[in-house]
Amino acid sequence: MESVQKTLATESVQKTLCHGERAEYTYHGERTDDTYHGERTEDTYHGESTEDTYHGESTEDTYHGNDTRDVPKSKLIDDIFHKSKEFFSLPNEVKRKYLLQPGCYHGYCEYRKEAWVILGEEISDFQSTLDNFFEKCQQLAMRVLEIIARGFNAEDPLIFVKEHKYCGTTENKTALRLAWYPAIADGEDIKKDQVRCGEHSDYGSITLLLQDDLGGLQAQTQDGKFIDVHPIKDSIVVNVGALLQRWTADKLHSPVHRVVIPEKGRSSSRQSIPFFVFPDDMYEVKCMDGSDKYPPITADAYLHLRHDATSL
Ligand SMILES: O=C(O)CCC(=O)C(=O)O
Ligand SMILES: [Fe+2]
Repeated sequence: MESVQKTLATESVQKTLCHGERAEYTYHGERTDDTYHGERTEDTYHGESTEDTYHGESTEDTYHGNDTRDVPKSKLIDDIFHKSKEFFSLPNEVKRKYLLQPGCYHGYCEYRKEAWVILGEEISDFQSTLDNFFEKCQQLAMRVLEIIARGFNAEDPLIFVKEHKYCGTTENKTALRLAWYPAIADGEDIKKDQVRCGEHSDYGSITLLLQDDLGGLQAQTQDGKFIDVHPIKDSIVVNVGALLQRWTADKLHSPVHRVVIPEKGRSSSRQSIPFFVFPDDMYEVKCMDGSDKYPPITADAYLHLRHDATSL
């Protein structure tokens, strides 16, 4: 397996749609084992993720995030938010050292500027915190995927998990993004209903989304209305991605979502940390019910298709 330099990366975004900065990180560490053993460690999220979990239906007025108020918050989660904030608070010329190469979608991104990044060496233990966090997110994601399969009474509860075995290597597109939505300066001219991250659905199997307490995330219901996905303290939103929707032949729905100006106003910056989970690049996603509702497509081909569609 090719092992490559760990990278911190970003995407370029249009200010009219998304006024923000992003740093995207893919962990290409050494994989020690091919199978996920379902082990949980201290830093992992301990929420129950069965009945209360969001089931991809968005017909009601509330979004069924997992409320884990009784769960002690992980120090690692505090660290990652803190270090992300430190990184985005660096002077622009320092952050620009980490801009990304053309043709690659990982790196630090500033509005309409692109270049490449190695890592934010100005932030102490940034790399190791990112590595650690990536691994914990990966473990949690595999647990969630197993629970989803069990929810389907799938003959093999690892039906989804086992197609993510290259997660964290160059053969799988799973990525961690640190997102920073800068505060809007007093007097800055912002359109009414300004969207900060445009309407989209995520591409992969699932996304684990950590957000701060500012709000602003909205999901679209089946009747087309956008509803707030209120931040719930110490909780993680699990979002169904488009590939899992295909895989489950629409039994799970991948909701369109967006980020608007936070409920708590425009004068604070907002932070979120999505962990985008993908099946292995070469895995051909087919409808698990044996139907031909969607033609088979590899995860890699699907990602390219979606990227091409959005860059037209
Ligand atoms: O910032 C957020 O809360 C969500 C961002 C998002 O949906 C994405 O990056 O795909
Ligand atoms: Fe998203």
